[in-house]
Amino acid sequence: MEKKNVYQLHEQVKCLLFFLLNHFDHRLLYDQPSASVGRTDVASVTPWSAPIIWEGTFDPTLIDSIYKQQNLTIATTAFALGKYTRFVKDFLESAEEHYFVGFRVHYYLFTDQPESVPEVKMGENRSLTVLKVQSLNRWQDISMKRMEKLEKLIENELSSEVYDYIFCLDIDGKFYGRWGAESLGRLVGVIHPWFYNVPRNQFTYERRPESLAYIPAGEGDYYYAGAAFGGTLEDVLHLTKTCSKQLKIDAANSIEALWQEESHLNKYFLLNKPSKLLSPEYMWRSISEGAAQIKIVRFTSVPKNYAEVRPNT
Ligand SMILES: CC(=O)N[C@H]1[C@@H](OP(=O)(O)OP(=O)(O)OC[C@H]2O[C@@H](n3ccc(=O)[nH]c3=O)[C@H](O)[C@@H]2O)O[C@H](CO)[C@H](O)[C@@H]1O
Ligand SMILES: [Mn+2]
Repeated sequence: MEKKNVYQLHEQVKCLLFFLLNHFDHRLLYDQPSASVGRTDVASVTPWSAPIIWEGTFDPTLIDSIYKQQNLTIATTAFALGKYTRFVKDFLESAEEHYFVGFRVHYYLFTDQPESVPEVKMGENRSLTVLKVQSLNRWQDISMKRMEKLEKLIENELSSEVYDYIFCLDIDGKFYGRWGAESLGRLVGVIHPWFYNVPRNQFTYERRPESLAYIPAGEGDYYYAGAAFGGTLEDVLHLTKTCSKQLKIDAANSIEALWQEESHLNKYFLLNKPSKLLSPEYMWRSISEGAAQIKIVRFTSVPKNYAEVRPNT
């Protein structure tokens, strides 16, 4: 007991010392990185040597000090059509609290009801553009159509002189913990919260060879969530352009992949390996659920009654 108190005191004094030195001196102090000790309960690197970001694999203060010098601007997109406008307030308010705090962020919100978008107080260097889109009456079409809308947005509206990175997120989500510069990379995918420790023959990839999203049994790396992806404008433009084209070819052949654009995204990431992966901390199941490997929930789905909130079943 006494030993623990001494340890806690030591940690507190160290934190205070780091804080004071970081603020009043121009040195940056942080714990010594270890080349031999790290998380042992999860993989923090892929077989193609891309990092997988979990709590405990990065130092937030160090990460911020590196990326803040780059004066970055992050575009962030979300869609809210039909009854999904109800998720906008919590999404934006919680993002203002946890998402790229201290960085320039510009949200692009696509909606069929611009008048319903609530007034949300934004921090310094943070802003919102609302874009009107046509209503659609199948949730599958809403979900899939995002790829084309994103492709056009990046191609026609977003200049890479203004934006360094973009993230494309589901609106029915809420932030509970830091989502920051540790997530930045050329091409970024998020490991789906239901499949991070499942054999790949159980992944819900598209299994019909007639679809361009087809991934045969015995292939595939991870199962990625359709609800969040990102990277540089150039890479995300290529991703959205490719997926949107494949979705159109599938539609012309009267086939809709099992999980729509998520299936095509998984095919894309199989052929174009992400340069960074985010653990399911970045797209968790729900705030009331836990798992041994999840030490922090950063962003999570908001529970919803599918039958009530979607326009069709
Ligand atoms: C965790 C995860 O990866 N979830 C995926 C999954 O279920 P989800 O249950 O997460 O799908 P969802 O119902 O949230 O739909 C995806 C997104 O489409 C938008 N939307 C949908 C319906 C609607 O009436 N209005 C509207 O605006 C909204 O931005 C929503 O966040 O499957 C979807 C369809 O394939 C997407 O791939 C999701 O990303
Ligand atoms: Mn969702």
